[in-house]
Amino acid sequence: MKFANIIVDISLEKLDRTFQYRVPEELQGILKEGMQVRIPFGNGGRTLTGYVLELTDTCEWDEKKLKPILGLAEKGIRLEGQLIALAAWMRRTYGSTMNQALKTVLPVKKSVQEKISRKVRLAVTREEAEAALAEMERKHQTARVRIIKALLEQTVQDMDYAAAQKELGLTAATARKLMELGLIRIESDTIFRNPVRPSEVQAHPFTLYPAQQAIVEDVAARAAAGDLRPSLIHGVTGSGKTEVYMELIAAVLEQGKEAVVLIPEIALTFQTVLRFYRRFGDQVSIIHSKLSAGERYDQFERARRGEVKVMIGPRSALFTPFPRLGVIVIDEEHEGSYKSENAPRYHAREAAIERARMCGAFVVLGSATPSVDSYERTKEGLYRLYELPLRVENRAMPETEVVDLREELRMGNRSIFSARLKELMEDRLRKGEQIMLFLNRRGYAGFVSCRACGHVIKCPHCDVSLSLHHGGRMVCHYCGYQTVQPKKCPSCGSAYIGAFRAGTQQVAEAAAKTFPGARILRMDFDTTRQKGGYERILEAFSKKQADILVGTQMIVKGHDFPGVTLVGALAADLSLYAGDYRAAERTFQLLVQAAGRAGRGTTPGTAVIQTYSPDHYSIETAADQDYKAFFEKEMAFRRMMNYPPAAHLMALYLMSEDEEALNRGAVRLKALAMSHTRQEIALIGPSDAGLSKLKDVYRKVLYLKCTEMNYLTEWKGWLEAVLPKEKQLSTFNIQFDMDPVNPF
Ligand SMILES: Nc1ncnc2c1ncn2[C@@H]1O[C@H](COP(=O)(O)OP(=O)(O)OP(=O)(O)O)[C@@H](O)[C@H]1O
Ligand SMILES: [Zn+2]
Ligand SMILES: [Zn+2]
Repeated sequence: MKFANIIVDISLEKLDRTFQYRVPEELQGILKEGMQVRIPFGNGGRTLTGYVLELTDTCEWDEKKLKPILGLAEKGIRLEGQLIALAAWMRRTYGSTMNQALKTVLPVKKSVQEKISRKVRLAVTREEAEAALAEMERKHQTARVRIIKALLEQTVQDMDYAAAQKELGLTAATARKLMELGLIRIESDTIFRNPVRPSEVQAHPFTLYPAQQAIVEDVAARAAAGDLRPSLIHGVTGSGKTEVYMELIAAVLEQGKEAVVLIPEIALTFQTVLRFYRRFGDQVSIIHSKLSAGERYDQFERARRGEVKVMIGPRSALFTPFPRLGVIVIDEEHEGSYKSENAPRYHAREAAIERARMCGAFVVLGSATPSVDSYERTKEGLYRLYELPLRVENRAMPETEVVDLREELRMGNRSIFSARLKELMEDRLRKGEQIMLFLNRRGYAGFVSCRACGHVIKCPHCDVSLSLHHGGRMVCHYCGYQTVQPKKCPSCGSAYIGAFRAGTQQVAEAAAKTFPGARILRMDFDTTRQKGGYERILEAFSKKQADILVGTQMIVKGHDFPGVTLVGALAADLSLYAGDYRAAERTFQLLVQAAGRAGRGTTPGTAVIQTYSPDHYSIETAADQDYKAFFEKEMAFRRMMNYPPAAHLMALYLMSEDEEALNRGAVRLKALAMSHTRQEIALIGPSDAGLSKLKDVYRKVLYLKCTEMNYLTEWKGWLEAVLPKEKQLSTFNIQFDMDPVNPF
């Protein structure tokens, strides 16, 4: 590559401002993205350092006027450069501006002084602190003495950092020294407080079972031998995956390296975090979405300075600037929340693999219901598969029953609860055991189905359900096919055909009516909007302050309620017919995870799945808890329809407040796209998005399908280059989504 685009100061807001330089002969083939270089800058003969963002053969200026890079500032790629190279990869793979990509990987430095109250706390027992105090007094370390004394005098065992600075003259150096000595901790109140005393940290709480031990040994041996292919642990719920992760992390820490653990935000509960604290003590730190930008920055700085070694958090924890990252663990790797919903719409799993590749770390994925994408990669030999098919202590898997709602209708039961579910609920209420009822989140728009025979109206071209829009229009969200809602079922002629809609509020009301006296909690978007609302509900339920918990799928993920012995999936069809190609996969995952909530304690549990489609493979295989059978059927569908992972699907999301302009633009974009599309690429759409209007912005989608990812990225690069010149298209927002996971 002859030219390099270089960014000069990454702390500036204007991250998109790059400068082009010539790559001199001696750096040809050596220079890589992310490297720090010395460059002449301006006309005053100044020399600055900058990072290489991109290498290219296209000269954007007058080639004769381009100055050459003077040389490398650093040998190899340092941490910052690594993250910058990752940003460049994300931009290339997923599409975004460089600014967006850099802001994703580099936490924005605190520009405004935020008011964060930080607390200084003793990290040892009073006795230990008193002993240390005596030693310091002997050595006349007056600054340290002042602080420890003050902490010992405090009744609440913590004090405000700012106050300590002002009143006790606490300096950063003293604070650091005291932390190094393990005497104090400095924490912001919004992060989880380490609830475990250092003396309670248990390095080896269990002996691993042979099946767990075998995985740990094989993964470690492969990593040592330089086989850095990601490992996928397919282990049923409660099979001991978390213990395997912790053992692998312990080994990495022993080598002086660090670990990142990604878990879905929703599972980032006190319970989970506590287990990591118990094992690794103060080396653990946490990132979650309620942290302010400044607090997040602080957490990252602690990691950079080596104050913490294990970072736990949702997808953004992936960008923790650990200097010697050794392992990235992704728990519940199938979760949709690992896909970003902002540009660049990266998938944390893929980005993790890329980051690991850059720094020689290994990646461990785990799930009871692996994504079809990851499982397919194990078949292709790209990932290594490990299995934990049994629960620890041979605890029983829950029993699963499927109820055919068409039968219920035939028997004249039009309530939300089937006769069987009602009977089991009565039984549990009588015994004082707990019940969870959940509704799979519905697709954005309702689908149309027959309550008599279960027939669902689908797109003849895309094999996904059509969504009902206003005016009785049924729309395919891939190809734009439209038809009118039928009055009679095309399959059986019944008039019981219509939109399928239900909400958690109705369920809670029906439960209250059917079971007077039962204590009912509801957890969904409405009841958790308030800060802490989510935790409050979960805590009340785990303290058995309610008999029935009603909610969307947020209640079935990652929580452990030993009192629950019955789980009811009220309408499996809601996710099954969400109108996108991953609907069956999401349904299978939800149902298996939900069943996994039943019977976590000593009493075995039962899960009841209510559906109009008892013969659908995703329901049948979920009821059998048979992942492999599900995978085979699902892959056959993906192959037949050329959906990922059998091919790649790139979505272009078009957004505008002007509906007319958007419609015209979409047509123009398709024409433009066709002019540059090689025959291997299929163009689909444009169509209305699943959510065709959001906050007064109209949304449309165009899809490109191709087996070669390279062709799509190349096409994306071409479009990004021509877009600014297209007057009609430059006025509205276009975003790319490679292999979309969540409906748009
Ligand atoms: N080797 C072991 N010896 C004793 N207990 C164990 C062992 N491994 C795991 N456990 C315990 O079994 C329970 C389930 O283990 P763990 O949480 O690691 O499973 P998991 O597969 O991560 O579960 P889930 O998928 O539901 O999150 C935990 O309470 C854990 O402490
Ligand atoms: Zn019918
Ligand atoms: Zn279609």
